[in-house]
Amino acid sequence: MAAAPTIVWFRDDLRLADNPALHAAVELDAPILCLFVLDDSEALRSLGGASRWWLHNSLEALGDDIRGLGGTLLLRSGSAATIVPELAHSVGAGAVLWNRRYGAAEREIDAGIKSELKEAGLDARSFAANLLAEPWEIVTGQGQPYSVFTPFWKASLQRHAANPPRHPLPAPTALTAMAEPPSGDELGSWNLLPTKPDWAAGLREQWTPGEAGADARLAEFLDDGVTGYAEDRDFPAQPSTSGLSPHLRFGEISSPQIWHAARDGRRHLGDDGATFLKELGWRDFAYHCLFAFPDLATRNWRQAFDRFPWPDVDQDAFDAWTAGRTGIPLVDAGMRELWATGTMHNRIRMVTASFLTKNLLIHWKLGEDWFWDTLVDADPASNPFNWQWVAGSGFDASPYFRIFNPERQRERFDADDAYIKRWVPEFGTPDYPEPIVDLGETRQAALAAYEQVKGA
Ligand SMILES: Cc1cc2nc3c(=O)[nH]c(=O)nc-3n(C[C@H](O)[C@H](O)[C@H](O)COP(=O)(O)OP(=O)(O)OC[C@H]3O[C@@H](n4cnc5c(N)ncnc54)[C@H](O)[C@@H]3O)c2cc1C
Repeated sequence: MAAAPTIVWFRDDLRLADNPALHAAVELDAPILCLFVLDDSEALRSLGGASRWWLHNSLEALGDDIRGLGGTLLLRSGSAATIVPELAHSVGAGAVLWNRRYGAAEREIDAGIKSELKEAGLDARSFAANLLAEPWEIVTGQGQPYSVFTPFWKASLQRHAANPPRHPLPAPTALTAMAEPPSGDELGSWNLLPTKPDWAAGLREQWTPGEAGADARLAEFLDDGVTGYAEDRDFPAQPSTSGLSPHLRFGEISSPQIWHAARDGRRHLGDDGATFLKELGWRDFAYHCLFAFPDLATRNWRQAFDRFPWPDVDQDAFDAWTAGRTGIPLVDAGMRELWATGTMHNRIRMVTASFLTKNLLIHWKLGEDWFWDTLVDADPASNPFNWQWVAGSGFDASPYFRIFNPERQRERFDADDAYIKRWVPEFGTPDYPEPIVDLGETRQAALAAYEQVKGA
């Protein structure tokens, strides 16, 4: 009799190398059924448009890679809480393995499935896969989560010195598929790609979703791009950052893989390497915060911010912001870059988020939702974490009174307007709009509104 198959349930880990669940499945030496569920459970946040585009392409790449090794990727849509146990039962699986995720709703679904499978006598296991350290592994002396990045990162580095992030696992060289795998959905039937209109041309030009694309980007960055990173990473006109964020978001590459590749003995990256790895630390910190405060995307972390007197939303101002027609050139360039490519430079994300929340006095949640829909790296931890950081309501937030002045930022980081001219071709002509607000007056209004939060 053939051994009972092992189901490997892929989620935010769309890769074959350094995939602990897949690696453990191969070690069980039974036929493997790879599974991805497009989970429509109401408890989960629906993916935004740019993420759906990415997911389609990433699943296509993963499916090809799995087939190349002799395996099958089964696609199903519906509620994972129902599909996974039913599938395990119908194929007579002996084991179901997956890599962890950290949102509260996701954890609840996974815990429910795990106990159901275990009760039925199956081997159900989850693995650490995507972060440098699990969110609960870095804690203060009192055993509490950190709320400030610097001590979090100091403690993380101490831990990594004694107990380095997991060494990456090799990709399997072959996969034994089930003789008669069950049938699943066609990827195209999920309609993840935009059609009318097809707004994804700029995304296709800029990105190669999938593990091979992620590996190529990392190699190129470490060979070439990382030199000067510590200095250059703030200048949006230069291609000086890694561009790895969407690959990390979908788990096409893991933070431990990047950590070890960057620290490989043959490379001497110095300050540039340390600064780059610290950015991965921010990602870990965002997950640490999400784990400690599961409502990160919906509630102010600092409760005093619940008293902030947000005025009624000025819809025209919000529309001008999303369309990149505010008359503030650095903001407009960023918002247009986002629309065209599904990404925006980190410094400009801070500038556009500050402008929305402080100059337009529009709630961070609306901006977070827009980014969620339009970013290819829209991340359940990093996106709300950073929005709350800029708005002043979040973990280790920048002090409220430090309001980014987009004109000052332009002088410092885009002095020759190269970035602005790239994205706003009519800048400097009569076609370019006048500013929709006065930066000085709105700054004062924001500081006045903040008086109601201060000291609470
Ligand atoms: C308002 C706002 C919203 C953001 N939303 C997201 C998001 O949805 N998804 C996302 O991945 N990042 C988000 N960021 C963080 C940051 O802007 C992006 O990670 C970065 O621009 C991605 O480009 P890169 O891969 O070239 O970064 P690099 O400079 O090459 O950094 C390497 C990696 O470190 C991580 N990283 C860097 N900065 C941060 C940060 N501040 N917080 C968390 N992780 C970080 C990313 O995974 C990134 O790929 C947001 C920042 C702001 C201010």
